[in-house]
Amino acid sequence: MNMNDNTAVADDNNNDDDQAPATARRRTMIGKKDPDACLDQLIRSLCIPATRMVEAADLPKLNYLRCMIMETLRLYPPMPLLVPHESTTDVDVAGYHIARGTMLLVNTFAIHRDPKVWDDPEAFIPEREDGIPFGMGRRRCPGENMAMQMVGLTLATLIHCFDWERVGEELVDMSECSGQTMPKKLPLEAIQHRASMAHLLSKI
Ligand code: HEM
Repeated sequence: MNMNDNTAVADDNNNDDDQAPATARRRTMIGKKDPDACLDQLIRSLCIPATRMVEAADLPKLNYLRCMIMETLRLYPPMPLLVPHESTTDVDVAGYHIARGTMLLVNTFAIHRDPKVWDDPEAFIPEREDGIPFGMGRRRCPGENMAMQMVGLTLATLIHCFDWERVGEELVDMSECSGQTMPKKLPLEAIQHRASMAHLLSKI
């Protein structure tokens, strides 16, 4: 699969994006649908002052950040088949007979891109409903809250402290390679330090 859509971010609050090619490159697209609007909204939503780092207490207020993470997890679920489950009894589901003791894999990757479930499923639209990247029911991931805190804090901090820029003109390659957690085939590059945050970063 090659989505050929793009990830991430950043802005320096200048409004000269339409002019310099270098600035245009900074505005790396998110997804195929209205990427600039997604970016602008994310950056605007992170109204943390440059005098301090992002803190865990900020996260409940950063709703759009959460939407961005959940939409990323919909398109790229780290556990695309969840973990194997086993039926404890004979059961009929959607016309299929499942015998007791059958190993069951839930293909969330396919569910998350099913056009019968999602409008324009390949498009990155943070405003849409969440997928099921943490599973469902009794065996749902117990680390979900911790994971959302860690990912949220890390992503918000990266956006807050650094300017992001693509290395070249090519779009970010979102192909995955084999592995249980669907790792990216090519690493994502690269960071340019935002000078205004240097005094805070040097204290860490
Ligand atoms: C973005 C991060 C994470 C994702 C996407 C994720 C996703 C999942 C998924 C899909 C499952 C299987 C659910 C099912 O089969 O129904 C699972 C299980 C589990 N996860 Fe996570 N997880 C994440 C982070 C974490 C963290 C941070 C912890 C612990 C601190 C954790 C602990 C567990 C455990 C213990 C299970 C097994 C639960 C069981 O079998 O009853 N996960 N996770």
